[in-house]
Formats: sequence, C-alpha cells, structure tokens
Amino acid sequence: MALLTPDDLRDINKQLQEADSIVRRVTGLDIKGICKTLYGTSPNSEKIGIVPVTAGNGIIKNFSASLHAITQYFGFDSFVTDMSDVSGYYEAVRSGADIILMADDHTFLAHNLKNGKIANNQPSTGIIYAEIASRNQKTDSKDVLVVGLGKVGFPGAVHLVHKGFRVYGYDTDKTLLKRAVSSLGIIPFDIESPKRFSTIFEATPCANTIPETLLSENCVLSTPGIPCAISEELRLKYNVQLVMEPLGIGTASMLYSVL
Ligand SMILES: NC(=O)C1=CN([C@@H]2O[C@H](COP(=O)(O)OP(=O)(O)OC[C@H]3O[C@@H](n4cnc5c(N)ncnc54)[C@H](O)[C@@H]3O)[C@@H](O)[C@H]2O)C=CC1
Ligand SMILES: N[C@@H](CCCCNC(=O)[C@H]1CCC=N1)C(=O)O
Ligand SMILES: [Mg+2]
Repeated sequence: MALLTPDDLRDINKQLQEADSIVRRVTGLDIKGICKTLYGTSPNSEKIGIVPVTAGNGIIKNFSASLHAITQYFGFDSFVTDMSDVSGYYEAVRSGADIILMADDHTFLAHNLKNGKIANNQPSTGIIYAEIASRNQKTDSKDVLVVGLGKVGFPGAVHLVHKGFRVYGYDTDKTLLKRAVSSLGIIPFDIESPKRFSTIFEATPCANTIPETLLSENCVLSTPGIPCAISEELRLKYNVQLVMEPLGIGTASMLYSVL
C-alpha cells in the first residue's frame, strides 16, 4: 500500500486550488461540478467527523488536518476528533457526524451514517481521475491510454469503457493486464509503440511511466499516482495539462458518492 507522507500533503490548500483551476481549464467544470455530474448529488449541510487511526504505520502527520482543510474547501461542516480509533469513532458519532472519514493503511473510507452508503478511496479516486480525463475539451478523439491497472487504475478503466472510450491499457504486471483485457475488452498497449495520445490516465506508484513517445502537444495527463508519471521537463516540453493532487480530488469523489 503506497502511503502518503507529510511532505506529499504540504500546502494542501494551494495544491487543491491549483488542481481545481487545471480541471476547470481542461474540462470546463470545477471539481465540485465533476462530482455533481458523476454522482448526481449535492451537499446538504452534512457534518463530517474525521477520525485519526493509529493502526499499522500509524498516524500520518497532517493527514487528518489535510482532510479537515479539504472538506472545508468543498463547503462541508467538518471536525477532527480529539480521540483516535474506537474512542474517536464514538466521539464523532456523539458529536453529530453524518459522515465518518477514516483510514488505516489499507482502506480509506467515507461512511454516511444517515443513508448507509459507504465509499472506498481507491475506486473513488480512479473513477474521478478517469472522468476528468474523459472530459478533455481539447480533443474529440475517443482514444485514451490507461497506465496502471491496480486498485485505482482498474476502476478508472472500467469507467472509461462504460463511457464508450477506446481504452488502451498497460501494466507491467502481465496478469493484471490480461485480467483487464479479458474482463473489459480493453486493448493491450505495447508501451514501446510510438502512438501519441491526447488523453492519458495513469495510476502507478512509479515515476517516468509515460515515455515521451506517447505525449502530444497540450495532452491531458490525469494522474493520482505518486510520484508523478512524467518529469517536469517533459511536462513543460509538451505543455502537458497535468491533473495531479495527493488527496483532495479523491476525497471529494468519495464524499459525493455517499451523499
Ligand atoms: N492522489 C490521490 O488521491 C490518491 C493517490 N493514490 C496513489 O495512486 C497510486 C496507485 O495506487 P493503487 O492503485 O492503490 O496501487 P496498486 O499497487 O494497486 O496499482 C498500481 C499498479 O501500477 C502498476 N505499475 C507499477 N509500475 C508500473 C509501470 N512502470 N508501468 C505500468 N504499470 C506499472 C502495478 O503493476 C500495479 O498494477 C499510488 O501511488 C497511490 O499512492 C492512491 C489513492 C488516492
Ligand atoms: N491512519 C492514518 C492515515 C493512513 C492513510 C494511509 N492511506 C493513504 O496514504 C492513501 C490515502 C490516499 C492516498 N493514499 C491516520 O489516520 O493519520
Ligand atoms: Mg486526489
């Protein structure tokens, strides 16, 4: 499980604002607008209880504080409990939380206590970054490259297939690539072949996973992956419209999916 570091979360408000303006430029909608069209839901003053969890590798410095900032950025009423774990959960419910946000090293969930809906950060993140990629206004091509078909990438690929895109998929793990080809009918992509894409969705924990041969001028790279899939040099050279943010976009997707 690739865990966030406190450094990934530095200046989370600035990172979120910058990502929001790129999402607006690429899709014509802001992150809230993407969530509304994706799930058909709107906030109705739900109260969010953020519960720190000490399991496994333990508390990640700034993780709860970042969720507090992110939930407020999207207009929710939210609080971080004083206690952690079970006591924190109890405190959140007793303090009137409608939605619980909490994460151990394997699962980051949003649970709406009022309607019973529950969301997992991995599929929620894949779906919203794929949706952003699918709304690339600068192209009318239906071709999209998906690199990384794991817990985040595979649900994103499913979403793109459902939206009628021609999905080219690649993963270094041949078993995962085969699973995606047989279950989704995506096109297995040879990363060495020089096909240029206007729209790329990447979800891997590795750097430099997108070779220069696949980039086109002004192409959209929508990626929750940490570290970034391309170098700063390549981003500038091709004016890549990079949609990348460490926690907030995926969290917004989780929240709107349980409203
Ligand atoms: N920004 C955000 O909001 C979030 C970011 N993440 C990040 O997204 C990334 C993916 O997370 P998961 O899907 O849970 O991981 P995962 O391990 O389930 O999937 C990653 C996939 O990438 C593949 N891969 C690794 N190197 C590759 C390469 N060079 N070329 C092609 N494929 C390659 C692996 O074989 C694997 O199938 C991680 O870096 C994680 O930290 C996860 C959740 C939210
Ligand atoms: N238990 C810790 C939080 C652990 C979160 C681990 N999960 C990740 O880092 C995922 C979430 C989005 C990207 N990676 C705490 O409560 O401080
Ligand atoms: Mg995110």
